[in-house]
Amino acid sequence: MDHEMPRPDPHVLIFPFPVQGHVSCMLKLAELLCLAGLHVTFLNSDYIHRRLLRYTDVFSRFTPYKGFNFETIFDGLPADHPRSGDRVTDIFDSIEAVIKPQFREMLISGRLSDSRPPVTCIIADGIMCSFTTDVARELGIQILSFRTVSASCFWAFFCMPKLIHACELPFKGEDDDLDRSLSSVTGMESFLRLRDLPSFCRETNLAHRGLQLVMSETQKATRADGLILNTFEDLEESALTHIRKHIPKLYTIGPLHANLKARITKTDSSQFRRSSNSLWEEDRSCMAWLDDQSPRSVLYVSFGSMTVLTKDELIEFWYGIVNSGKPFLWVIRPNSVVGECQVPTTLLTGTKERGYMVGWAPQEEVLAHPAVGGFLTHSGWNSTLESIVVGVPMICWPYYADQQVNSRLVGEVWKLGLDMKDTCDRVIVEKMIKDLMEVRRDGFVQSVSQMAKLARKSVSEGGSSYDNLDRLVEDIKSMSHV
Ligand SMILES: O=c1ccn([C@@H]2O[C@H](COP(=O)(O)OP(=O)(O)O[C@H]3O[C@H](CO)[C@@H](O)[C@H](O)[C@H]3O)[C@@H](O)[C@H]2O)c(=O)[nH]1
Ligand SMILES: C[C@H]1CC[C@@H]2C(C(=O)O)=CO[C@@H](O)[C@@H]21
Repeated sequence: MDHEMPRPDPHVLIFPFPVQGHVSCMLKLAELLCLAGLHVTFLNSDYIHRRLLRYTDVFSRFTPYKGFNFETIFDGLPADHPRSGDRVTDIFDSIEAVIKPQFREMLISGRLSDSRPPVTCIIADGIMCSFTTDVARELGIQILSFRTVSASCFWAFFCMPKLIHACELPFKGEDDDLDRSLSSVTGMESFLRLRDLPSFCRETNLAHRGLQLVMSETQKATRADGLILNTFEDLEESALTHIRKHIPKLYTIGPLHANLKARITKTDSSQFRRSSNSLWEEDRSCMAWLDDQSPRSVLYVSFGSMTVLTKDELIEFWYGIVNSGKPFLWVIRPNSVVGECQVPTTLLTGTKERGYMVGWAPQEEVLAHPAVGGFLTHSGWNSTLESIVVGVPMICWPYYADQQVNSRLVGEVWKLGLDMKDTCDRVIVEKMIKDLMEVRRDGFVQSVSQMAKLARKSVSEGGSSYDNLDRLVEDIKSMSHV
């Protein structure tokens, strides 16, 4: 007689790449899955875990979810390593040498299921797709890849072999023209230039570590059982159509922060929760400063968690911002400027008169404040989505990785702001701020407000991201441990 074994309760293991921009959106996904009643284990590096403990309320926030658990893994880097964009290859190295073997051992030992159901699904960061998929296959666990970048960037990475085959890559160095148009990223032929490709594509050597890694991890997304993206259909319809031809099981569930907010409000409309996933201490004093500013008058400046500025770049930005005459709130992350610099008195005076500087801000709240009228950003994908949802136009100064693609979309495709890419000359900075917040303000506000509406619709009941999240939950529930 055939006895069907009862299916174990669904238990998802979520494993982000250990940096702020990846951890915070994957924590949002974790909470959404908890709200749907799934068991969730969130695997942090010890470094990230310590910082979350120190600077956030994440532990008390997750306490009500009985199926939720944190686990940690040693990241192999010294405690004082900056883990910033200029040192990202160290993170790749430690993942390969230290994290990878621990991850396999953790799953093989079965210790995650000591007091919980066995892991039935892994949701691994798409930039660590290959080894996580190997382990999942070895143990017969289903795996979904969650790539935290835009669909358009994912698609550009996915087309890298085609770009190479067509000799559009590698970059040929100084003699090459960064404005040369590219034709091998299907659907982006009309706007994509060499300078808009992810920063790794500016390497002249195809064997470059970062370039090879992002290219191969992106290709390997096809080996997972599905792909999750933090975007919404109306925003990136074209790229999504192309990706679906290669990866039909695609879940677009973003903007995740808005999706989570909508679900929490639906579950308990009385519940207003201020929450933070920050790895630095949020300086909330800037909120009171914003309260004293006029509507839509303030430029918010932040370059995210990985950008490092030279002192010359800092000074150019500073002049441009002060000379624009606009009030500004500027996040300068601790240790994010290389070298000592003498700040001219005129900048200090201009800042005292109109500016406010903090080491880390409650960014989602800042962007939603009525006084904020523009965002000078590095075009990290979370920041881009956060700005879109609250209808704040952007000036983009991409630093690295996916940011070059995002800024082109903001400037040229969605028309939500200006792409200042590859320069931060003070005269240009000043002009761009005036253009964004004065000269062309109405046009930008109109287009970003329309996009904000579509974003909010996507996470409302019956919207694409809302429905796709439900589909994701149902698919996870149907996965069984072989
Ligand atoms: O003062 C601040 C500054 C930032 N943030 C938050 O930090 C996150 C930053 O994320 P993101 O804008 O995506 O930038 P990065 O920190 O640079 O994120 C990395 O991860 C992203 C997701 O993959 C990529 O798009 C980026 O290129 C990559 O550098 C956002 O949620 C912000 O709200 C704050 O809360 N306070
Ligand atoms: C460490 C950076 C290299 C690539 C990663 C990434 C991605 O393509 O998934 C985006 O932003 C960065 O944080 C990651």
